[in-house]
Amino acid sequence: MSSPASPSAPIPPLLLVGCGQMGGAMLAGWLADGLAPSVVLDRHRDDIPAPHRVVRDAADLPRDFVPSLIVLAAKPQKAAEVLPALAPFARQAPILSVMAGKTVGGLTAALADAGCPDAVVIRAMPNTPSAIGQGMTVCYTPPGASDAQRALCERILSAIGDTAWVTREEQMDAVTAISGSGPAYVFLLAELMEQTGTALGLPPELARRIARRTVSGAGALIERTGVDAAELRRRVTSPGGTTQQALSVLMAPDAWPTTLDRAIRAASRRARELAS
Ligand SMILES: NC(=O)c1ccc[n+]([C@@H]2O[C@H](COP(=O)([O-])OP(=O)(O)OC[C@H]3O[C@@H](n4cnc5c(N)ncnc54)[C@H](OP(=O)(O)O)[C@@H]3O)[C@@H](O)[C@H]2O)c1
Ligand code: PRO
Repeated sequence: MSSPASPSAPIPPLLLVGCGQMGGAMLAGWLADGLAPSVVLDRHRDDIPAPHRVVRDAADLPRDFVPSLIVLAAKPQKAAEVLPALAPFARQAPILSVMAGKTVGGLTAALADAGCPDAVVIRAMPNTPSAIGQGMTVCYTPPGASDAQRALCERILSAIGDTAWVTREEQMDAVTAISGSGPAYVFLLAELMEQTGTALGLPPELARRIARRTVSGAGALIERTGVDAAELRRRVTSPGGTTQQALSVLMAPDAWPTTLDRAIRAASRRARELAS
């Protein structure tokens, strides 16, 4: 299921836990879309504009603040450290975890241990283009979450891009490996095209510009036309021409088809490992 972004009402107040690469990207998107006064927990940020508040330490979270949703965007390895401080808030609001791998069961068990046995945890896997409203976020709602809680997550996440929902939690590992990590694969492509352009004798600035513009232009074309990627590729590939030569290298069975498959499977396996 997908939805258009940006209804006009302000985004309800959030408690954002972790405002690094991903939390910061989401926050940038929410600020651009109109965010009700919210609280951010991050020890490195002091640039969040009023009326939002930043606290550096979980012990300083304002007890009088009632968020509509707690967005958990700390590293998975930091979950055990931060969850106990969130238990009082989790009695009042659902948690939306964007942590790779961490399961609903594991997070609710940790919150129960911290004194909040009724916490509702929903999972989401966003990506960094959320910073400019171009994110892709895939969510999983466990049976214990209500329709209203799911609608709240949809409202908040559709403000920063496209959304979709999976019905089985284990599907989140594949999502993480494709859309969560995926921007890095595309950025690597831009890096490598720039490097080879320079190696072939182009001025470095020109190589950088044409590599970046090619990636962004191809992304915009796929988005705006809705045409299948394979068809768009064929439209570039003149029989007997230059692209065909390049693709005969890239599409050899032991080249990109195998390499990308192995890479995505490795990322998905790592997501599973991060559960514990
Ligand atoms: N990066 C992505 O593209 C991406 C995409 C999808 C999902 N995710 C998920 O998003 C989560 C965050 O990833 P990230 O790349 O944004 O990590 P990050 O850049 O390290 O951001 C996390 C931030 O939270 C801070 N923090 C964590 N616990 C804290 C605490 N108890 N008190 C104060 N500050 C605290 C961290 O500070 P310290 O470093 O000092 O702890 C850091 O600034 C991860 O679970 C990841 O799986 C990331
Ligand atoms: N960044 C996180 C990681 O690399 C999760 C998806 C993108 O683990």
